[in-house]
Amino acid sequence: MAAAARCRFVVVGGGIAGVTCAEQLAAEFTSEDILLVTAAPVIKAVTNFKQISRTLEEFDVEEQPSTMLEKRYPNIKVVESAVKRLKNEEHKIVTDDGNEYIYEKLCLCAGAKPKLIIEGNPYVLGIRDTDSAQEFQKHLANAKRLTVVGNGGIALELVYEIEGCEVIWAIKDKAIGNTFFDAGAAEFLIPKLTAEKPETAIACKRTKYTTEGNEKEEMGVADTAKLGSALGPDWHEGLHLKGAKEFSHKVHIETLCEVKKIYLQEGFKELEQVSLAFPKHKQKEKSQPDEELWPVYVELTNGKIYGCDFIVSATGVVPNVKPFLDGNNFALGEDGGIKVDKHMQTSLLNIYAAGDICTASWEPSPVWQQMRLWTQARQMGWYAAKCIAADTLKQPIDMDFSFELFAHVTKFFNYKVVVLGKYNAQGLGLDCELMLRCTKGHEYVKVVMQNGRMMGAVLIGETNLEETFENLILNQMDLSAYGEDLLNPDIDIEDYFD
Ligand SMILES: Cc1cc2nc3c(=O)[nH]c(=O)nc-3n(C[C@H](O)[C@H](O)[C@H](O)COP(=O)(O)OP(=O)(O)OC[C@H]3O[C@@H](n4cnc5c(N)ncnc54)[C@H](O)[C@@H]3O)c2cc1C
Ligand SMILES: NC(=O)C1=CN([C@@H]2O[C@H](COP(=O)(O)OP(=O)(O)OC[C@H]3O[C@@H](n4cnc5c(N)ncnc54)[C@H](OP(=O)(O)O)[C@@H]3O)[C@@H](O)[C@H]2O)C=CC1
Repeated sequence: MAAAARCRFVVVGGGIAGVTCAEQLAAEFTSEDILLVTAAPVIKAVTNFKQISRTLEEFDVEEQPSTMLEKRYPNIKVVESAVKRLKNEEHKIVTDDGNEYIYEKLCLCAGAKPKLIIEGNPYVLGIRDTDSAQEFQKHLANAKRLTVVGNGGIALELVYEIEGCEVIWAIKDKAIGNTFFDAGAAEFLIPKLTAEKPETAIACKRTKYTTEGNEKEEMGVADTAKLGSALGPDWHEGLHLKGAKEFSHKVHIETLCEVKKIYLQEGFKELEQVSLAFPKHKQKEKSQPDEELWPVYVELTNGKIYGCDFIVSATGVVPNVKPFLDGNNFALGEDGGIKVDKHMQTSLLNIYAAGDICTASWEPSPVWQQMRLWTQARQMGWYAAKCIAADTLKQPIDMDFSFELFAHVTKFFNYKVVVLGKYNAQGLGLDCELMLRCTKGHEYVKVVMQNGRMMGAVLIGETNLEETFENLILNQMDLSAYGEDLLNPDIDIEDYFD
């Protein structure tokens, strides 16, 4: 084995968190080499970054060969190999190709992977990176029916985008989109699921795939050993999400249930049970038995069984900590992430973490919470580099402003969606009050108030309220005197508070 190479700053992971961290370190320490060690052949770069308000930001995510990053920052060196072991006592990482690297400061940004309802079943797919998205697309192309399990971001995007395939959507909750919405917002969105999509979709950002030829020939269980970076905004724009049939949307939602059991065709035949046909929504008739034979069957906790071609488990993520744990006593969060303090430091000296892999364990601002999103991956990667620099140069550092207020802008069902602060009254107790304004098919505005102060908001549609509400949440002004005028559409709220 060759002698271990030494590098003062080592970052693990070529996703948004790792690349942002490496770029910032390269800018802070122009005469040092920054080593970026990543399992995937491509890295994620943030482009067209736009600060759209004090805390809301938008950017594109571009998948690029690592040479492009090295060209932009000549002091970044990318090693394409997975870290298989961390030897914390020796300040050393060992990669799959047998090489060892000694660091002074290490930042772990290895992301997360899908938390599947069942591991190792070839009919249960998760979506995380370009490979798994392409595998999903290949399965979909020949599918007449699929089951989507989960009620978060991926499920919301899929059920809206998929055409030409029946979708059975199984959710634990009463209403759709529980990670972002309450029942009112869900009600507002539902008509979009049954409506025909417009011929030309509203222009939106795309994830660009700069590299070619990384398609897998074989379909089957995703190769988690070659975990790529998480997909970026509008990841599905580059995919053809069409099944084997010629119709637009066909989504049936099964609420308040989970998956009890999954059977392959042979196992199901032995069971001598009846599976159900795709329900006909407009007729309130009893579910009919299904004549067709399917490759896989899903039994739900409400007793219903549906056959389908395959299942998408869009049931959240689990931080990718495994390669770093052996022999290292990291403090871990309840969600399995590596705990970091307010300076992004883990419980082990000189090791930092950022992005989906970490669990924020500082006392957060009353209107911020961690969610595994690309905005937070970028902010954490950037801030981790600043903290590493401050520690190295023995300088003080304050918590970055981006952690003052949770702010996320995205798109669901082709509506612009902005969520701010404690948008679902998370952790606020029972003494909070909700105010709503809704115009069907146009906009949905909800604010969460506590003791006369605005604590959070959900804005669906082109409301133009995000900046004003962001300021009201940040400055915690007492708004009791304004009462319901706060959402009165005849009052120009922006002028009010200028
Ligand atoms: C389908 C999908 C859609 C999404 N849409 C949105 C959205 O619209 N908006 C939003 O805000 N967020 C979205 N997210 C979430 C967002 O993409 C992630 O939160 C974010 O990209 C995480 O970045 P990261 O750098 O922490 O991790 P990742 O992007 O997962 O990067 C991890 C990196 O570490 C590397 N790695 C892993 N293990 C090792 C190892 N042992 N050694 C070396 N390298 C390793 C991987 O190859 C990868 O390069 C979406 C996620 C998915 C899956
Ligand atoms: N536009 C955006 O901002 C998007 C963001 N993303 C991000 O990508 C990541 C992955 O997305 P996704 O997989 O949708 O994760 P999410 O965390 O968004 O949602 C997971 C969903 O699955 C549910 N769930 C968890 N376990 C089970 C189970 N065993 N059976 C049934 N349901 C279950 C959760 O319910 P409960 O909450 O009750 O546990 C939740 O509704 C997330 O970090 C997400 O935020 C993804 C797509 C779009």
